[in-house]
Amino acid sequence: MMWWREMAFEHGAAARRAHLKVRGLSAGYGAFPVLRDLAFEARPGLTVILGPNGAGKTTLLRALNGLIPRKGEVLLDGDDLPEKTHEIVRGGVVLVPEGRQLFPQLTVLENLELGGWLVPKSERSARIEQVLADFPKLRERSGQLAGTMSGGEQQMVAVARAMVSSPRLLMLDEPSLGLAPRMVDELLAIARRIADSGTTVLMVEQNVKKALAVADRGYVLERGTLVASGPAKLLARSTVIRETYLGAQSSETTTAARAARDAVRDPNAARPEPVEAPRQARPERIS
Ligand SMILES: Nc1ncnc2c1ncn2[C@@H]1O[C@H](COP(=O)(O)OP(=O)(O)OP(=O)(O)O)[C@@H](O)[C@H]1O
Repeated sequence: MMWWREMAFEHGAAARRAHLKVRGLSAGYGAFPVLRDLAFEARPGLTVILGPNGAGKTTLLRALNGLIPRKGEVLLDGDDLPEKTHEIVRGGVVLVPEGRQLFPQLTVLENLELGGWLVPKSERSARIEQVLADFPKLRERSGQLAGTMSGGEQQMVAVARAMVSSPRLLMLDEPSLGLAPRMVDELLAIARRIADSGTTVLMVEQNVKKALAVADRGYVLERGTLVASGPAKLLARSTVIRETYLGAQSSETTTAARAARDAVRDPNAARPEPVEAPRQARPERIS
């Protein structure tokens, strides 16, 4: 049995099953707009945002985390998500950024302690103890300097650090980036276990096939716009995913034509403004 299969994550999980609803979200950098009028949800479980380089996936998570200004409605369990990062974190929304951003000269344990900065002191050591129980490999390595760990181990520390605050919504920005295939599988399995244990997970990934294999739902973001969405299993079989991201062939010529024909919808979704394929043709296929 692999160590991550033993993770429990059983700590008041039911209370954290959060539901994020986003409508009309726009964000960018100064005068440079990146995201335009996005509508999507992250329901309890694991939602993945897919898309090519530069589509705006990281920008989306940064906007939700208050790192850049945003316009539009962002509701977490029906309440407006605050705009300032520390208030967002206090509200139970935590981002594990691309590149992990650990403190390499601090030990694993010290890095985990930093994840508890908003946890009341009285609860902090219990939270860290729980996380070490959930990530037994990190308990073995708790005294090791984070900077001396492998990329995959560092990514685990980053995820574990986020879990110290017991988030309701965990946002992961490309957790598999730069990892060997076996580590990719482990990290994605960890994301799945966290979602199964009650923390809603919103994950950005470029590893389309593997991400859809562990996710419940997925969205495809291209050039700042959502072009398809649906249950992960259906999305994995959709033309837009198979041809644009998994290399299958088609006689259709544009991504827009495929997306319009093949946008995947969840018939059970309660979306007042469903995500749809774009109505206007876009100039070229994204390779
Ligand atoms: N700090 C910034 N200032 C200005 N423009 C930025 C900044 N960060 C990103 N961008 C631009 O925003 C667009 C979206 O970038 P973003 O990093 O969100 O894409 P992504 O989908 O996450 O891509 P990747 O998979 O390569 O990380 C790109 O055109 C990028 O050049």
